Amino acid sequence: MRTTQMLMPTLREVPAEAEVVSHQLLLRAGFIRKLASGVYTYLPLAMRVLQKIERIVREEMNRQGGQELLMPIIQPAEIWLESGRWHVYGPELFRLKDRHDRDFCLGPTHEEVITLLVRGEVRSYKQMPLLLYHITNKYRDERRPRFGLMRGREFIMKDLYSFDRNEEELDVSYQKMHEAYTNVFTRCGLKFRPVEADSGAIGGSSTHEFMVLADSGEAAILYCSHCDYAANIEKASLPAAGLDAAVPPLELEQVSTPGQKSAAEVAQFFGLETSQVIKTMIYRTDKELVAALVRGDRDVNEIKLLNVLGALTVELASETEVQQATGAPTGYAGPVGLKKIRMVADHEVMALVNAVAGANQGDAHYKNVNPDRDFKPDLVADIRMVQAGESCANCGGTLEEARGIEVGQIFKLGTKYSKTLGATYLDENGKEQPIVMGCYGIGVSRTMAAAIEQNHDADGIIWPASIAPYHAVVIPVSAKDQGQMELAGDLYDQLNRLGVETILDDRAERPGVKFKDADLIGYPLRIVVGAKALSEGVVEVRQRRSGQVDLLPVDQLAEKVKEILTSL
Ligand SMILES: O=C(C[C@@H]1CCCCN1)Cn1cnc2cc(Cl)c(F)cc2c1=O
Ligand SMILES: [Mg+2]
Ligand SMILES: [Mg+2]
Repeated sequence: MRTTQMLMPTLREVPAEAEVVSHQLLLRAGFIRKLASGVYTYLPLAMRVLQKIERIVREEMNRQGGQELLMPIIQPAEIWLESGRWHVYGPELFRLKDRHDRDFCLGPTHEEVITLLVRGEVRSYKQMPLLLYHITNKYRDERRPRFGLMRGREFIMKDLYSFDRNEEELDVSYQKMHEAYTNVFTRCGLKFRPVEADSGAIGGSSTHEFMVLADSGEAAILYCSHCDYAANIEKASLPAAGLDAAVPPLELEQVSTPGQKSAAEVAQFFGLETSQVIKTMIYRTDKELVAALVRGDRDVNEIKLLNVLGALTVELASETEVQQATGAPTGYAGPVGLKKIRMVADHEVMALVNAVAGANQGDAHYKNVNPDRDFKPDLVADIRMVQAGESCANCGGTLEEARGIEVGQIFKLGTKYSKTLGATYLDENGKEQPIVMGCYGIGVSRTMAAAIEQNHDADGIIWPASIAPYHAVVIPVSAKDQGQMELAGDLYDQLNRLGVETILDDRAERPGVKFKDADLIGYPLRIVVGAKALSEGVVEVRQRRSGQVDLLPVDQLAEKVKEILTSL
């Protein structure tokens, strides 16, 4: 391809609305253009990258026995009513009506569609395991689409669904996908980690997220420096410390604490560690107001709280709701005498002796609060955030924190959908059994963005060779020099003939402009054909990532370039 013929509109300036690097560079390097909020056109350079990622995904799904199909984007409401999810999802589900006024949605995922397909076609245990997948646009009406392709309202996802006879065989399918995902992200040249994750509304048992490590990642993960333990911070948990039995419980006493609100202020006021304070946070769920108790040096893990309460949504209560529930302003809420709302205490709180807590009265706290004696929570559970620096439950190593971009997630669904939708099979004894399912997603368009987040510098993108739009760009220094242009054209033809995906920058631009564009777009190799190419028969080959420059004889160029590419 020649750049004079290709639609690849690069920009000099950084578009104001782009907050993260991948969004900025995808726009500036001419990969995407916005149609609407969270809705993008992929331009030719992006298509080449997406097709490479999809090819790697297909190869790895097929290697594990996956069979590709293509399910409809538009889905009738009836199947979402049957699965009970039509009313579970709110404005995030794109809904529309057909000309007969019948309800449809644009598919955010395909559990219902695929389960109903299998319900109709699988009747015998002999037909499983079955791994079915497709790669399509998904639609989720995010309240705040942002970060370009990282959180769009229309995005490309590979979703595979596994169908097995029982949990043991689901485990086999799950492991196959775990291996397939490891291969996919390795082959895409990404640094990633599978992490234990929260299964959220989808339910089912265990689930892993595949995180591309990048400081701009929205997810916080904790990983052990010594063993392979890694978890999304939403999920990470550690065994609770035992009760400090040595200390005798003292008399409960109310103390005036004017203006002392935060756990740190209150601890300091009493000359105690923050860990000796009971932090009482009031939350509103889709069902009720609830008090969550954690130690003063911890934070509430709202995902864990949501799961423990079986709620759909959870968020901090307003000032008035706190006043209404506790009789005191925020900062003075506490468990003692709190009768109006349910109370969930973290395990660590129950291990405290002679703690300090709000007195549910302005400017007042209790000291010598002893759980069980002075208050009885409705629930005791793990509802705290684990923190970096704590010791790994697996091996005692130290937990470290990193940011990640979730590019894939695999779930064991069990019989959640097959039971609801009646997808069963006849086992060896002719007995009807529910099919056991798993579902496995990869964000294909998000993976392209994540690759940029992890591979860029001040000059632009640095594509891993395996997913680069082209392997090399040939740049004649002077478009006016007939000899250089001809030689550049020959080298371009020769490289392409030998399987090096090469683009020729034949624009009548100054070399500096071409070099800047080459670095911005991020081709792994830049081959410059200048005066020396004619006078000394050498061309300059520069590697984008390392900046290494080699002067190579023209007649060895293609072989050398192939060698360099295999080393990238
Ligand atoms: O999609 C999944 C689970 C897996 C992920 C991997 C591939 C197969 N599905 C979870 N999820 C996320 N957001 C959603 C948004 C809407 Cl509006 C919805 F109606 C449904 C869902 C929904 O079910
Ligand atoms: Mg998640
Ligand atoms: Mg997820």
